[in-house]
Amino acid sequence: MTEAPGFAARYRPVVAERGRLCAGIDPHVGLLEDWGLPVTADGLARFGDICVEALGPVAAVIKPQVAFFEPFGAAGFAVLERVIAGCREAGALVIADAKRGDIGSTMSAYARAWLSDSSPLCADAVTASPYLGYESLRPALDLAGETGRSVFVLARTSNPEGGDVQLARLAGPASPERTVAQGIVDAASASNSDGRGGVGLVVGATREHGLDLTGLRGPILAPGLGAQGATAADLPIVFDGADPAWVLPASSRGVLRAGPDPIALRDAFTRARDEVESALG
Ligand SMILES: O=C(O)c1cc(=O)[nH]c(=O)n1[C@@H]1O[C@H](COP(=O)(O)O)[C@@H](O)[C@H]1O
Repeated sequence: MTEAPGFAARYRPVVAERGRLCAGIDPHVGLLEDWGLPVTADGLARFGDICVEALGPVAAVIKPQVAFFEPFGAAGFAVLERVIAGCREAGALVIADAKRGDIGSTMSAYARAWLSDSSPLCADAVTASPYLGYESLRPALDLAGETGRSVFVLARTSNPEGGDVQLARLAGPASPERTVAQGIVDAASASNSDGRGGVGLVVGATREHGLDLTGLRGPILAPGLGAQGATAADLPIVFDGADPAWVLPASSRGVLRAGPDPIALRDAFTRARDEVESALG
């Protein structure tokens, strides 16, 4: 059996062509209302269709936030399946923002749900929380590696509370000064030593993080642009020292507020993307 191309080989060309901005699809109740849509599964479906039409053909990477589909139950998941498939058919890579994390045996079921071709929810990547231990994510890391997909592991999140855990010092005499976040970065860098880029990180764009990202050789999802206050001009400062080719800023509400007109939505996305591209150089 020939090995599937690694995630890096799939990621690089589409990002080179479409630019470094991940479009978030976060159907907040307030956005459904602002778009004149009912807060029902039908409203959610219309929201999803507009996003797929406007963003699918232009964004390199699209990240539906699973949480906003879940309150609609089975009907919400049916919409999510359609959104994921529609974006992928339009040529975008899809990160399912599910932030999964559990003991390894359960993690393997999450991995099958989001990273296996046989699943109706199959995406190109999934977000994961490493706080049951980085190695608890192993089944997802392995399945992603085998199938040319990726797991984006939380390292230093964009929210103000994240530092309580992420800036704590690791136990053990070998690395008395390393933070928990740097430990995640180092584990991801070791996973990517095969050069396939199958492990990404999540590092918020909202503040300087003090992480050494130089050895990662994989994508860095950087949420926080727009609604959380980060700007394109902050990116070269926050990600000084990281390879800018791997930095993938993300914005959800900041772009989605331009809807529901698909043309206005697409324009808002391309404007934000162009700002990111010129800031990152
Ligand atoms: O994993 C994420 O995408 C994520 C990590 C993080 O540190 N901060 C963060 O905001 N996110 C997600 O990124 C999106 C941000 O949305 P906006 O603030 O509307 O741009 C939400 O779906 C968050 O769940």
